[in-house]
Amino acid sequence: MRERRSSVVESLDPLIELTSHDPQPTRTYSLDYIFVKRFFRLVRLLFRPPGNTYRFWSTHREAQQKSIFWLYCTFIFGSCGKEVLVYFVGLMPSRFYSLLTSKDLTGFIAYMFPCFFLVFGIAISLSILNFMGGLLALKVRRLLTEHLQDRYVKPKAMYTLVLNHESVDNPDQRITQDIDKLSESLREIVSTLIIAPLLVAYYTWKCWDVSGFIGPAMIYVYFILGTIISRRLIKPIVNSVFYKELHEGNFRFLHVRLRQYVESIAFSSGEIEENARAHNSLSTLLTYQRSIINKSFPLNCNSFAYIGSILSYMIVAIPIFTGVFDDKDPGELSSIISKNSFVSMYLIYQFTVIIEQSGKLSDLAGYTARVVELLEAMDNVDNEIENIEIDYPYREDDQSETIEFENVSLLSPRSKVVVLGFNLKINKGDHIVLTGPNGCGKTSILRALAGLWPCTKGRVHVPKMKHGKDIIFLPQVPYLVHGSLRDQISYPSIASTIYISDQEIRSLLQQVHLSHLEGLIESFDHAYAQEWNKMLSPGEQQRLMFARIFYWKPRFAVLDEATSTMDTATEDHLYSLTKEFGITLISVSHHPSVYRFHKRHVALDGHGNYTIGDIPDLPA
Ligand SMILES: Nc1ncnc2c1ncn2[C@@H]1O[C@H](COP(=O)(O)OP(=O)(O)OP(=O)(O)O)[C@@H](O)[C@H]1O
Repeated sequence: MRERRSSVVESLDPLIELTSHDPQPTRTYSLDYIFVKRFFRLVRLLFRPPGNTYRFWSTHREAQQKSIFWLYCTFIFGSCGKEVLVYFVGLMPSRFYSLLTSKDLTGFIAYMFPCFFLVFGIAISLSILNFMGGLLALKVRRLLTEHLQDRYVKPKAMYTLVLNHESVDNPDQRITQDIDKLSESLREIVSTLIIAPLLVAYYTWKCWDVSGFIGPAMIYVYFILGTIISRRLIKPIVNSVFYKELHEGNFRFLHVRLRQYVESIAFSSGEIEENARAHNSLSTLLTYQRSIINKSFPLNCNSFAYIGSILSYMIVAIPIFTGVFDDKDPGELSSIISKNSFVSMYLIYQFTVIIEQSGKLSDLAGYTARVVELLEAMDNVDNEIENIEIDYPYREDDQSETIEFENVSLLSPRSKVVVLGFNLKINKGDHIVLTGPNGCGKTSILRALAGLWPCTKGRVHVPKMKHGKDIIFLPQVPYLVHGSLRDQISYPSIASTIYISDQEIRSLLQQVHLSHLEGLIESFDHAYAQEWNKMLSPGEQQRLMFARIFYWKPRFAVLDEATSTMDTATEDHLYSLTKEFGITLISVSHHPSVYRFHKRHVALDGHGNYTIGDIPDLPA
């Protein structure tokens, strides 16, 4: 047996551990050690994502696609180049003072050319850097989104995360929105925070040269004060950014649901109630947004930049008043003042820029918390799934033709007993119907059959599930993909990977009594999104799902009230046809009229008990 990866599932009842529901999060987020740890996790993902076998500095094309290393280096290199140009532009006034005070016309004209060159150079380098920053943000978004999406949309993980990890709100929002915002704040902050220390070191040295120790010392005290103040100001903003994004997700989800259930709401005239709910949700969201604006106010009204300009003249004043430049004439002196004040001003400017990043840093910290929290939840889910597979194996057997529940006990995620010591063997042709009152656990048994819910005791054996060929599940609410009619039939395979002829589609439509559908759509390959739900009534949608079964002809068809909205004639027709194709039925139904299509009847009582009986053959 493999070694356990954690002690999470140590208890006798792993299901309770697995699905414990956190209350509404009351955590606080800040610019602390956890932020640093989470941020470096993202950095590692960006420079060396899992699956990249190359060194992160490798120049191999595939390695370059999977890492931001080279793009990042080019960006930083470009930023350094721009700073060199800035330095020479900064010295221009000093040289002009000197040329003008000495009335050197030839020198003045000759100096104009490099000046124009420098200014154009800066303009071009700024637009190149802007462009590169855009590419960097794009790549950060692509790498992070692909990584999270691959970990989220995968068997069992998505189901467990969405249904059992309520503490992680809106995973969709985190993947589609928060990563994008994170990439943008990273782009804004990255060059500043990487280059600023280098510039600080260089201009400290230059400033020391001008004013001695006292100049840089004054600037450093100024910076330390600024950092302490801004850190205190940012701390509460990180939290607000996190919760604003949480409520952003809730608000968007509420609107998605309004669209999804538009007809039910309209039938029950629930618009006023729904509008009140939407207002509440918006108001909570805006409260957090307002709180960010409020808390950012002192950050924005800092006077560091202005104090900095006074400080630069104070530093230049030191050598002047101490007589260091007493031997210089006024022309030379104004040139020296200009040059030296640029050096100290630029050092102060760099510090100011670092302090000004505080606002952006609080955004970055908020988005980092949202994205990495999802990653951490996915780690937990993977860990739980792995531990459950060790303790309660769910067997998919390539050779097996049989489904078997062996002494299975099931608890719901809220620890309600669903079934105890359940034994059932389903051979080919053993058509089974599960019955019982609402909430007694019929669908839960199918969940265990699909491996979605682990059993707390016993084992489930199923034939290998290959692309819908062995078992197909049809839930009560049909799942229609955003795609063409061909896609609907071929699901879960992508239509382009298999061949279904037009003739075959027509014949399937005829079998499920949907031939008229061909007249409603442009072609079998024309993609529709939400329109499927409008074009087909619920009963027609259920019929279309049977076309999927008749195309794949699996060994077992698991029908969970999959005919609940059909007329009886169509229901009879589809059940008969399914049996004619040699498909074994495992049904859940409240319609006694369909019992006759089955051989055995499993009745659950809702208290964990069950009985199995034969269904006499009745004339069709
Ligand atoms: N995701 C979940 N979290 C917590 N409890 C759940 C979850 N899904 C189902 N349950 C609970 O498990 C129990 C069995 O539910 P199940 O869906 O299997 O009932 P059912 O017999 O199929 O009901 P119906 O006839 O109404 O479809 C119910 O009490 C339900 O509340």
